[in-house]
Amino acid sequence: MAPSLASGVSTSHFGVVSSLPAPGFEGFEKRLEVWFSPASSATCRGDGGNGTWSSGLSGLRLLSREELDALVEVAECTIVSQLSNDQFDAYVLSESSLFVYPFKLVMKTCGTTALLRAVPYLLKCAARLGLQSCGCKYTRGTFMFPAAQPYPHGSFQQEVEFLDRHFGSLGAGGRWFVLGDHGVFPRWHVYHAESDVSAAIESEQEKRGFLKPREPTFTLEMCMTELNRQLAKQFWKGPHFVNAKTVTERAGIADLLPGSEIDDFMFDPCGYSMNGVEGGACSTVHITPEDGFSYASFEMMGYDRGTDVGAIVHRVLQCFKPGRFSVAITCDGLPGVAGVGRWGTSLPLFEGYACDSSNRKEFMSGGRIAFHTFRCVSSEEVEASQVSGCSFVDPLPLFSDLKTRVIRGSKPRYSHRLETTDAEQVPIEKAAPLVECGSGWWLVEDAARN
Ligand SMILES: C[S@@+](CC[C@H](N)C(=O)[O-])C[C@H]1O[C@@H](n2cnc3c(N)ncnc32)[C@H](O)[C@@H]1O
Repeated sequence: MAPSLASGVSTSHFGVVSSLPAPGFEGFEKRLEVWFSPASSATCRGDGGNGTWSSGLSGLRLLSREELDALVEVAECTIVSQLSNDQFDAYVLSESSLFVYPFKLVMKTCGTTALLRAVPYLLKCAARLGLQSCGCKYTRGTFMFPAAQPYPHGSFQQEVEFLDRHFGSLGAGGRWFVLGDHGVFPRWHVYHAESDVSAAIESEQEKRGFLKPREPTFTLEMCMTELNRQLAKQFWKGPHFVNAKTVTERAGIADLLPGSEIDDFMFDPCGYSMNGVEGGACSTVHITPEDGFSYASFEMMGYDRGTDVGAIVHRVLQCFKPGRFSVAITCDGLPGVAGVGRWGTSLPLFEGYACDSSNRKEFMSGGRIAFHTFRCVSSEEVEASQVSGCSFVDPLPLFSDLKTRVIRGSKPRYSHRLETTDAEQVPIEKAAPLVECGSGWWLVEDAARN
């Protein structure tokens, strides 16, 4: 049964069901990822739906262009460009992007689009191909202009109810949660549903050669606001505009993942989108440069465990120098806690930024998501913080290893106890160290000792 919506969700975004004209462009994307399996199979694929056991044009890639046009039209956007390789198809949309793998579809739309309205049509088209959905993940940040969102995006509650109607019967049912402390911006809204993955059936399928051994899929999503004005100007079609490729190169976007092939698009009079394709991995950048509601997003999905995530986040920050940004890191189809490679280490120092909040959550299926928000701080704040010993490195591992338990709490009122967010009191003499970071106090406890 789906959990109650009575707690844990920012009530300020509930109850808004009307669509009002937005005072600016809503950059924050809604992102839907749906996994499919042949209708006869009960399980999701372990490789995140990339479908390597049947590469080339198969599964969802057999959807016709007419079907894809109709799909994005229901969501109220259009396809403006396409780039394909032997593993998947990447489409730039008038509002963000669409990625089609044999057994996975990722659609990301912004503005006042109605992304979730495309779900029934997507499931119908997949059924025509003999595919059924076996999992779904929906994520988005806090909208800047929530009152302008159409149904079913009027509130997170509405979105959860809509998703539950289509995916709530999968496995243990849909799970939802909101990451990010109250008061931080943005918060991260997550809905996740997946069919029961039976290890026995999967291993049988592996033995028969239907499935490759499970490989987790890593996804990094960055959302940035309050972009540096000078840098944002590059994404206007001014008198010196040549073409989108030149913008991609001059802005440093071409260097983010140098091995990828890029499909870039400049909007009129401003705005920029690109998709990057590299084997089975993809990346995407979307930019709203207008002052007052400037926004940029960066996503990479399907890169391997050796990827230096911190270095890439650093490069993205150099392109936009945002006043605030968030990082969400998701590991799907993760067997146990091992094998996250560099996706499981703490983020490195981002000079000039303080970490405001860090949260993580496990999915029922064994995957997990970590979410961090950062804020540009003045040099005085940097200095003051360094004097008091607080580092601007998030000192916490994104994902603790087996022996470590990370506990978040409020500033200890007593010298010997940390009050945790679960109203539990942890005796701090039991474990060390206790660190202050961003707005919270953290206890890193060696679970092996307890
Ligand atoms: C490129 S799209 C990118 C969406 C992405 N989620 C973001 O906000 O960065 C949005 C930008 O393109 C501009 N734009 C111009 N024409 C547009 C159109 N037909 N549809 C959507 N955006 C358009 C918007 O004003 C905005 O600056």
